[in-house]
Amino acid sequence: MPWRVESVRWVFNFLCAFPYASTLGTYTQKLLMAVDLAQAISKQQLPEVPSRFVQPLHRREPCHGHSSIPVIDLHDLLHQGGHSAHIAAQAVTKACEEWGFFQVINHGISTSLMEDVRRVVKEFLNLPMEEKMKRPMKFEPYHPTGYGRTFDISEDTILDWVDALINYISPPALKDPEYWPDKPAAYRETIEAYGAEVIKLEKTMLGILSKSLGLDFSHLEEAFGGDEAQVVLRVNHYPRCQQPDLVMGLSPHSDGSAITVLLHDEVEGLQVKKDGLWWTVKPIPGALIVNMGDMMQLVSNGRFTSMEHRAVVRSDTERISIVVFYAPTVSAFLGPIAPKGTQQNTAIYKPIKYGDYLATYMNKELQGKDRINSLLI
Ligand SMILES: O=C(O)CCC(=O)C(=O)O
Ligand SMILES: [Fe+2]
Repeated sequence: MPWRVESVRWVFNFLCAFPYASTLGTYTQKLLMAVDLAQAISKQQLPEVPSRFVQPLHRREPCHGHSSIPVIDLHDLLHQGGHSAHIAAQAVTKACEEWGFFQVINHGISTSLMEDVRRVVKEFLNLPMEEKMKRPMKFEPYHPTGYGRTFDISEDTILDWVDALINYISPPALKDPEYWPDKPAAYRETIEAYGAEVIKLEKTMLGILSKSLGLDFSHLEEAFGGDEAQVVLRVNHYPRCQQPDLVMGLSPHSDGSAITVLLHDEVEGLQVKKDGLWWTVKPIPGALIVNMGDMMQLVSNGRFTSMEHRAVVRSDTERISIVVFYAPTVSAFLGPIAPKGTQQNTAIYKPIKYGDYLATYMNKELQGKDRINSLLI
């Protein structure tokens, strides 16, 4: 362990043992977390990454090359209607069945808004650590929020080489504005404007997929809680790493959400697992990456797939992904849904309350598709 981390730990332990030092102790705890973050470690340029980040060999599966996840042009679907919109909707459905991952172009979100989002996020990440740590990650059972680390479950957890900023966009009751950065000044306004656009896109996707399942356009949106659905922004910051092959940016997982939209910075690093092999997604400039979460696999009884994915890191550059998860409200009780006028008698998943699913999801290390698989009958 580097001496700086060790000495801050020592000061922290000392202060916590001192009965009247709680204010200072809290500050020191933040400092302790700050020196442990990937960005702080990256800046130290240590000859070797700390052992808590080193993945065992069996978790370093190689990558086989570039993937060809579908690229779907949404122009006609959003602006045209009629037959050409139908063709695009069919392409979305097919992509969700075969991959659960695709890129969309002409998605209706302006390039300038996307650039603004990347800019405010980068400006936040470039602030001094003390500034960012004014909103240290708050660990609520379902709702981690703020800046720091997630999935740091126990002393033995192998940590991912990523720092996260999490902000709830919706519903208002979960927004926790004090955990939204106030620097840069444009952060809140920009993320709110972007969040509203992404929600529109995610609802459109849900509508298309509802229809494909033989349901009304608004069925899934309502099943997930309507206006109470949880929409969460997660910024993933993968700083440069001097030994990228030893670590993982984000361990293999499928998202616990219903649907996820990822804004990339054109740097490669996202990989998807198809037929047991890992493939790198080539980010298309201007495109957004859409993927199905476990809840879509559940309600569609396995027809749509929440594909396993991971993020790797690099030595030549940092990488930033800005993700918006659309997830059910915690009280939603979800299971395979039968098409209108029929009966589902071959459900392969058990139903579950989303809050219970989320609590398990957030309190276990990321491990492939173990969570959704645990619901298999
Ligand atoms: O950074 C990426 O490319 C992947 C992010 C991701 O999978 C997530 O935040 O769930
Ligand atoms: Fe993910």
